[in-house]
Formats: sequence, structure tokens, C-alpha cells
Amino acid sequence: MGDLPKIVVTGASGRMGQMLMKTVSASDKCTLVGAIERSGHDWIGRDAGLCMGGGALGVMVSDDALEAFASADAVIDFTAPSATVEFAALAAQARIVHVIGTTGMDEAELAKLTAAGRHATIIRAGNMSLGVNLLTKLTRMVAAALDVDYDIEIIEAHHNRKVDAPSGTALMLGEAAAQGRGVKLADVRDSGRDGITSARQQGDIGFSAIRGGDIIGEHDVLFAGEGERIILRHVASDRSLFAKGAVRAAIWGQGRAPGEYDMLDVLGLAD
Ligand SMILES: NC(=O)c1ccc[n+]([C@@H]2O[C@H](COP(=O)([O-])OP(=O)(O)OC[C@H]3O[C@@H](n4cnc5c(N)ncnc54)[C@H](O)[C@@H]3O)[C@@H](O)[C@H]2O)c1
Ligand SMILES: O=C(O)C1=N[C@H](C(=O)O)CCC1
Repeated sequence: MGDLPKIVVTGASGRMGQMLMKTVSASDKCTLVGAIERSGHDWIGRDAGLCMGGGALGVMVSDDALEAFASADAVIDFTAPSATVEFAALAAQARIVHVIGTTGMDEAELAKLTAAGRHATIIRAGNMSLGVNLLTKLTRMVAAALDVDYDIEIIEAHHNRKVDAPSGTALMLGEAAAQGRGVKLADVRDSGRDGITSARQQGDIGFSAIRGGDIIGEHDVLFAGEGERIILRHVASDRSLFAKGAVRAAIWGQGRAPGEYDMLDVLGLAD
């Protein structure tokens, strides 16, 4: 028990935070030592397990990330972009592994993560599931095999509380399709069509986002040609999928050199 990687979960009360705390607590390969929420949250100072409506876990929810990180080996962070940037600086200071599931980060925020990656081992992915990471490989392969007569469209659906679009997963799939085509996603990305948009530009990669109910996460990569369509699809039916991937990443990161990694590295699927 004493030698198991010690894990802190940020965003403890969130959909993913709760799933992560349950997954870490149930694992015999790591141990939960901290739970962080934003200042003023009503879970602060209370036992994380009791807050979730279960038995006590012996871990008090705190808003002092620096103190929690100081006695941990890894932090698993599914929160919000501004919070993740702050946690990255603190994780680098504490020299611990930072597993990042947060999506919706802009270029400036990503640059701050790169800076933190000089001192910390950062593992970041818009989707931590094995299935989606495999789908990125398939997407790249199909995009490379087909010419631009096949229009690529990425359609994603999520619950009605999601705040960012396109989803982190959709962007991963878009990057993979662009790589397959040998182009930069930024040059061909077409998202948020509305009104008189003019006809589709050949070679563009389109994004459409559906938001509703309790959809956990669904992604289609559509290759639409003349007379045929190819659809690659992933459907998540349980959030534990993402949590298990994140815990695997936190354990994989132990003893790794500082730098930025992704789930393909963790899963042994990187080129
Ligand atoms: N990479 C993946 O596999 C994956 C899977 C699911 C969700 N996500 C992403 O994870 C993020 C969280 O998703 P969610 O559905 O759990 O959202 P959520 O809104 O349920 O939870 C976010 C939590 O973060 C907390 N938080 C915000 N700022 C904070 C701060 N400064 N300090 C501490 N806690 C803070 C909030 O209070 C909240 O409890 C989103 O960006 C989502 O897209 C990624
Ligand atoms: O619920 C969410 O939010 C999810 N976010 C990730 C994304 O943006 O792709 C992964 C799926 C669930």
C-alpha cells in the first residue's frame, strides 16, 4: 500500500471528478490521497466519500492544491481550461505527473501547458478511452487512402451541460483526418455552419455538434463520396471508460521524463 502511486483528483464534485475518485479508490494499483474543489464549494472540508453519498474515504476535500500536490505522485485533472493551466504550474513545481482530461483549451493555454511540461510529466488527451484512440488511427488510415472527392465530416453528440464545442474528441479525430490527408487542420477546419454559408469547400473537414440530455459522448467520422459513405463510429455508454484510461495514464507516467505525452503513448499505439 505504502508504495502505490498517490493520486489527487481535481474537480472532485464534477461528473468526471466523482467517477475518478471512485475508480482510484477501487484500484489496487494506486491510492487516493487528495480531492480538490474550487474555493467556496460546499464540499470543502468534508470527506469526499460521504459527499458522494457513499462510505467515508478518509480524504477531505480541499481547495489547497499546492499542499495536496506536495505529498502526491500524480494529479488527475478534468476541470476547466483556466483551472488546468493553474494546476499545471503547481504540478510542475511539485514535480508530479499531471494527467489532463480537460478540453476546450485555446492556443495560449496550450502554450502554458508546454511550458509546464519542461518540469512535469504531462499526459493529455481529449478522450482517454482505448476505443477513441484506436479510432484516431483508423481515421488517419482511411483519410490517407481516400482522395479529396470524399468529404470528411465529424459529427459529435454530448450531454446538455457540456460547455465546449467541437468536443476534444472531435478535434482529435479532425487532427487525425488532417494528418492522413497531409494538411493542417487549422487550414481546412469548418465548424459552426449557419445561414448562407456558400457551398462546401473541397478538402474542408467539417464539424457538427449536438447537445442534449445525458448523452455521454458519441462521435462519427463520415467520409461522404459519390454513391457511397463510410462511417467510423465510437459510442461511450459509461464515463468509467475515461476514468480508467486516466488512472492507467497516471500509473504509466511514474518515473517518465518530463514532457508532453498522450494516450497513444500510454496505450503503446504511438508511431
Ligand atoms: N479527456 C476525456 O476523456 C474526457 C472525458 C470526459 C470529460 N472530459 C472533460 O473534462 C472536463 C470536466 O468534465 P465534467 O463533465 O466532469 O465537468 P463538470 O462541470 O461536471 O466538473 C468540473 C469540475 O471542476 C471543478 N472546477 C472548476 N474550476 C476549478 C478550480 N479552479 N479548482 C478546482 N475545481 C474546479 C468544478 O467545480 C466542477 O466540479 C471537461 O473539459 C470535459 O470536456 C474529458
Ligand atoms: O462530457 C464531456 O464533456 C466529454 N468530453 C470529452 C470531449 O470533449 O471529447 C470526452 C467525452 C466526454
